[in-house]
This record gives sequence, C-alpha cells and structure tokens, in this order.
Amino acid sequence: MKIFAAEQIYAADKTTIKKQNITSDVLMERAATRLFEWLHLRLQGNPVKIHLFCGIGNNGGDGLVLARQLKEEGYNIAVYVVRYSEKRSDDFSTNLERLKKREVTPDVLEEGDALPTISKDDIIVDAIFGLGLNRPPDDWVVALFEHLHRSRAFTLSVDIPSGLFTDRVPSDKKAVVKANHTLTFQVPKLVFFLPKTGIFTENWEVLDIGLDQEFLSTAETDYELIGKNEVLAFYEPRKKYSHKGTYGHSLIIGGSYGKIGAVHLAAKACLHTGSGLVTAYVPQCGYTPLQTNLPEAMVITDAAEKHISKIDFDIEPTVIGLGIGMGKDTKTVNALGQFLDVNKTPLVIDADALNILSENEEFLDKLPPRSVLTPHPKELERLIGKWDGDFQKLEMAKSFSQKYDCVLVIKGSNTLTIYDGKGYVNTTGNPGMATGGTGDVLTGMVTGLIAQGYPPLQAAIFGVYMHGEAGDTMVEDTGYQTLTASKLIEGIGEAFLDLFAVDDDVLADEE
Ligand SMILES: NC(=O)C1=CN([C@@H]2O[C@H](COP(=O)(O)OP(=O)(O)OC[C@H]3O[C@@H](n4cnc5c(N)ncnc54)[C@H](O)[C@@H]3O)[C@@H](O)[C@H]2O)[C@@H](O)CC1
Ligand SMILES: [K+]
Repeated sequence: MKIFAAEQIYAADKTTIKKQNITSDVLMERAATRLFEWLHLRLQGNPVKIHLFCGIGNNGGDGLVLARQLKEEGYNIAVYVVRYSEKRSDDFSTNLERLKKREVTPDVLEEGDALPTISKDDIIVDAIFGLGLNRPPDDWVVALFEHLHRSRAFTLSVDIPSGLFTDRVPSDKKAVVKANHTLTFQVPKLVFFLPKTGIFTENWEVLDIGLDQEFLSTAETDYELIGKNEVLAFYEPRKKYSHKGTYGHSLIIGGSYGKIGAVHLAAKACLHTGSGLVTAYVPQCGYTPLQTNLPEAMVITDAAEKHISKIDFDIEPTVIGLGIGMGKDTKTVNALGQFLDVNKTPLVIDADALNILSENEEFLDKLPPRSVLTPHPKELERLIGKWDGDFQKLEMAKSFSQKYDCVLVIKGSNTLTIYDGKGYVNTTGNPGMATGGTGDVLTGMVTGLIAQGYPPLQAAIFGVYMHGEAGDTMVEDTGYQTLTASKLIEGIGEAFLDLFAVDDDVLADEE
C-alpha cells in the first residue's frame, strides 16, 4: 500500500472533487460519515458521553459533521470549537451553521478559558488539527492536549493525532494528542510508523473515503507499506523438478569465542527459509557445536581458534551472510578488508561487520552492488552519522544507500528498507522480538532468499516481512517475554504457510 505525502493527499482531494463533480463539502460529509459509521457500529447507541474537540480547519469540519450525525442518532455529545485562529475554513463554517440548526451550539474554547471536565469513562474525539498543521500549537492548546491526556478517556483522533506534523518530529512531546486510535482517511501516514512519531497513536485504521482511484494507483510515492499482498507478489514457488542446487548455496561467515550461537541461528534460519545448501565459516571453536547441533549445515573453519583471521574458502557460494558474532579483533578487521578486495559474491552484512565498515570507510567502496546492510539504530548511526529526528534519518539513509548502491534495512518496530530513494515500511513483528539473536535470524533469512534467486531488494523486503510474521505467529504461544530467536526460527514455516492461508471468515461464509 502506498504511503502518500500530505501534498499528494491534498492533490488527491482536488482531483476527486473535480472528477466526481462534487464539492469539498460533499467529500467532508463522506469522510465524516465513515467516522460516524465506525463509532456507531461499536457504540450501538450507548449513552457514553462523547466530547468532540474541533479545530477551525477542515479537520475541525470533519468533527462538526460527525457531531451532527451523532446528534441525529441520539448520542450524548458535547462539542467544543478550539479557536486557535481567527481564520475558519469554508467547510468548517458551513458545518458549524448546520450544527447550530440542529440546536447544538458548541462551546468556544479560547486562551484562558476553563477546560471542560472529562471523566475517564467518556470518549474524546480529537478533530483539532489535521494535515494542515504548519507550526507548533500555542501553549494554551498544548495545555488543552495535556488536559485531554490527564482525563485518561479513550481518545479517537481524526486523520492524525492533533499536533503531529506529517514531515517532521515535534520538538515537544506534550504538544501532540496521545491517541488510543486514529481513523485516518484513505491512506496511512508515514508518521504512524516512525519511532519518534508513531508513539502518539496506539492503533490506526484507514477509512476509505472514495478518493480518485486512478490518482491513487498512478501516483509515485516515496514510501510503501508492506503487508501480505505486497510480498505475495515476490513469492517464488518451489519447482517440482528441482534439487538442492536449484536453491543456492549460502555461506554464513561470522562467530568468535562465545558468539558461535549467532552463526548457528543465522545458518539455521537460512535453512528454514529454503536455501538449498548452507555452509558456516567460523573460527575453530565453532566447529564442534555447529556440527553437533546443526547437522544440515556444513562447516569450514578458520585457522584461528577464537576469531576469524583470514576469510579463505574453496566453495562457490551464491550469497554470503557476513558479520554476525564476528567481533572486531584486528586480525578480523584485516581479514574483512582483504576479503572485500577480491569478493564478487552478493553480500548480506550485519552486526560487527557493519561496525567494522563504519570504522573503515574505505571498505564501503569495496561492497558489491546492491549489498544488503541490516543495521539496528546504533549501528545505523555509526554508519551514516548522527541525525536530528526521524525524517532527517531517512534522508541520510537514502543518500547513504544511493552513494554505496546498497539496500539499507533499518531495523526497528517498523523495519524500514531503503533503496533507490524509496522506503518500504514493514508491518509485521512485535515487541517480543526485542531479544538477542533475532537480528541473526533476519540475516540468515535474507541470505537464504537471495540464495534462491530473489533479487536483493525483494529478499530484504520479503525477509523482513517473514521474520516479523514468524514472530507474530510464535508470540501467540509464547507471549512477549518468552519469545526467543530459536522460537522465531520455528515460526518461519508458519509464516510461509500463512502467505496462502484462507481467512477463517471466508471459509465460514462458504459453509
Ligand atoms: N482528502 C482528505 O483526506 C480529506 C481531508 N479532510 C480533512 O481535512 C484536513 C486538513 O484540513 P486543513 O488543511 O484545513 O487543515 P487543518 O484542519 O489541520 O487546519 C489547520 C488550520 O489551522 C492553521 N494552522 C496550522 N497550524 C496552526 C497552529 N499551530 N496554530 C494555529 N493555526 C494553525 C492552518 O493554516 C489551517 O488553516 C485533513 O486532516 C482531514 O481531516 C476531510 O475533510 C475530507 C477529505
Ligand atoms: K486530529
């Protein structure tokens, strides 16, 4: 699913109005009707108090239309106009008049006014600012936001939590409404997925308001949301007349004394993702544990006992996963530099190899085109430098990926894969996966996909999705705290099966 920038949404709005020959007022009515339907379906006439806070722009207009429709259905509402500006949008004004005709006169809130009492069992509708926010809200509006937050009432934001910009991180956390749920129009917004801005809404949901399909399907966007539909397009079925050679040979290079488990996890995940053959290249201390515990993998050992001192092998791997548990011993650093001088095989690079690259920038020029780098936030910072906010981080990551022609997988709650100026936002995964070894599993999975012929970008996007899906499947049995990297590997099979699973609802309909 595409993620549109605010300007594109305004343009989609305009095109829709023109092509459907409607007024903006009709579009607002349609959008707010979707909000009403959402609430009405859940509340079924429940007399709970609903406080609607409306700004003076079109977001506020949506709130006013919703208030009118709730009133007509007999709901217990209180409406407030948050007058943070003298200006009013036309559709706001039209709908204010319509509401007044239904004998609902909103309370106007201005600087210095007493704030309404809200009980924790009430519902707040936040229609104060939408996509049009262009500067931080005034202090008294921030105080209102804090008042809403303190009430602990369920807060439903319209389109976007008020105070959240679409293109930058707010400098003051208090200056944004904390939404329990956001009903966003037509398309998800990038800010829902970034660590410093995603925290302002616990959940989000898209409401289809019938914006012009042609515009939506033809527009190019800088970001895309990756769910099952997107990755299904990449999936390569296993062929009947195939053999292990058909699915590539992965080489996992890494490990050091005390960190052989990382290689074990990566190699095992690589096998579970479908790599035809997997070989591990480890220091000698890794030989016995790997041969004992992972019989499917072959093992080549370095001359050194406890760390990699020279990367030297006589096999021809399809792809190499590099760096897990490798450490940064001087000999290892030299070995990596010499290896990169001669290597032409596609690479997936993680962990200590990333840190070595950060400390030896000249190595970056030696990477084969479209190498996949999988940094967590700290490793990313070492690679691309410090950033100021999530948006600058993304721009810096894009430049880095362009400069070195690499696929950059920024690991996090919503892992973001960057390549060729575009970002792919993953939707699977959960906090249970914040545990040692899950990154090694991801490296193994992406390596295993490239081994089977998936191009590096698709392997990264698909691997990240499947990794998260495996975690989501397993956490249902383990709970967050007990999910481990080994468990995650067990979930990879389920993640593949889930790609083609038929929804229970569909089956129920057929019965
Ligand atoms: N295509 C869509 O997605 C649709 C969008 N609609 C709604 O329209 C919204 C956008 O409406 P607007 O463009 O009117 O934007 P807002 O409703 O966010 O209004 C902000 C208004 O306040 C001013 N302003 C911005 N920051 C301020 C600040 N810190 N202090 C004081 N004033 C400030 C702006 O100049 C603007 O007039 C969307 O978020 C959505 O809720 C819907 O009505 C219908 C369709
Ligand atoms: K809002």
